[in-house]
Amino acid sequence: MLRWLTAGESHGPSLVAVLEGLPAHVQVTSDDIADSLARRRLGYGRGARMKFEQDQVTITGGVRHGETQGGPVAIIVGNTEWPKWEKVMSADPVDAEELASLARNAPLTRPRPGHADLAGMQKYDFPDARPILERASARETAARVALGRVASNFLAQACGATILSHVIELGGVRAPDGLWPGEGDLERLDADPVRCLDPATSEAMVARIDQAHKDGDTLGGVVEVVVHGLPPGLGSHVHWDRRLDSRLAGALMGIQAIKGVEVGDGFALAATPGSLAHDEIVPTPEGIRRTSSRSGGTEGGMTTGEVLRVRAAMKPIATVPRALRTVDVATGEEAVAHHQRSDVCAVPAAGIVAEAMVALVVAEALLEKFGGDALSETRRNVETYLDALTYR
Ligand SMILES: Cc1cc2nc3c(=O)[nH]c(=O)nc-3n(C[C@H](O)[C@H](O)[C@H](O)COP(=O)(O)O)c2cc1C
Ligand SMILES: C=C(O[C@@H]1CC(C(=O)O)=C[C@@H](OP(=O)(O)O)[C@H]1O)C(=O)O
Repeated sequence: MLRWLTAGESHGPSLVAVLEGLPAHVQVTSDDIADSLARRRLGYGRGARMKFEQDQVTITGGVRHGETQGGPVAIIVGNTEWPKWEKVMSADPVDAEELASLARNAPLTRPRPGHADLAGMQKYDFPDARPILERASARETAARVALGRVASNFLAQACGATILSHVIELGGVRAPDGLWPGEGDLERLDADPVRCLDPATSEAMVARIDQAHKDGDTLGGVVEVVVHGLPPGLGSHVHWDRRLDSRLAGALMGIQAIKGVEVGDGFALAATPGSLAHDEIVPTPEGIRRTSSRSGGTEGGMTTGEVLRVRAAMKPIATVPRALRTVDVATGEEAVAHHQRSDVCAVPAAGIVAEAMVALVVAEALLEKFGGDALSETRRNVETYLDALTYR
């Protein structure tokens, strides 16, 4: 069983992430994790914080000399914002007078529509949105990306799988259908300001972000995660909670601001006749293959061995500069929502977070099927299974 957990607030000292259940001998370094965190910072349209904050990675458990040891992997990602928030976010009590003198600590009583502020204040009984937004913030996704990198190293080393995301829609600008990245497209995508494969669409997306910025508005979009090199048979048809597609959907919906998930061609398949909606099975000199990839590489909740493709739709950022109407909960009067700074659009970053969630879910499914306390054991089990596969 693979388990993972994150803790920490947006302006706290650090985020903490733990991954338990990986075999020993998976190669991973702080530089690998820092590299993935740097990819999460890319993307046109993000706010001021992305420019000045550094992600400081420390592996504090489970890895020795660049290899997992079989115990929980623990990672700390420092928040460089912390010194400014040391008092406001202190774990230990702070003198009340000193706190009251800090402008940063003024209660946030004008909850933002679309963020977790109001529902969280009601549920957890706080008169201030600060304790809610600190944990709801997508700053937490840095911790998931750190864990996702460990999981994707495991996948690459256990079965040669590679994971890549790209942006297929942003602010209503859509890339041409049927384009998805190959294993060699990582650098090209990371170099694109919005991680879009089609240069003309990328330009139009950037222009759309510039327009939204001028208008004091924010944007959402759709990302697609593609996994190459998975064996058939991860997940299972036998029970709803063992279906890989269901588990991927839950993990992707667990990312802040994700409001829809598609597997393969998803919603478009609902409008397509059956004769054109499925991936026909044909014999080839290389074995049994599909003529298309509409299903997204799963059938019956199991991987088919073809490219796995899942999509996540992100709503526009809730902290809209041209602030939305709300109620000041301190007075009960009409007001406009609080706004200091925010991203105009974080869709490319959401793609990197989606890669991490997919890596964790697929790594969990791979371990369920193949087990292994040492990486070599997992690898051996994968190879034996593939060699013995009846219908190849
Ligand atoms: C990478 C990323 C960056 C985000 N940046 C912001 C932001 O700057 N401002 C904001 O209001 N929401 C931002 N969000 C979205 C909020 O975190 C999210 O809307 C909020 O936690 C409420 O959750 P919900 O939208 O799932 O209901 C971001 C989300 C992601 C994935
Ligand atoms: C810090 C990150 O994203 C943050 C996510 C976020 C939100 O409300 O989700 C709001 C913004 O934070 P702040 O209000 O401090 O500017 C983003 O910068 C990050 O991704 O590392």
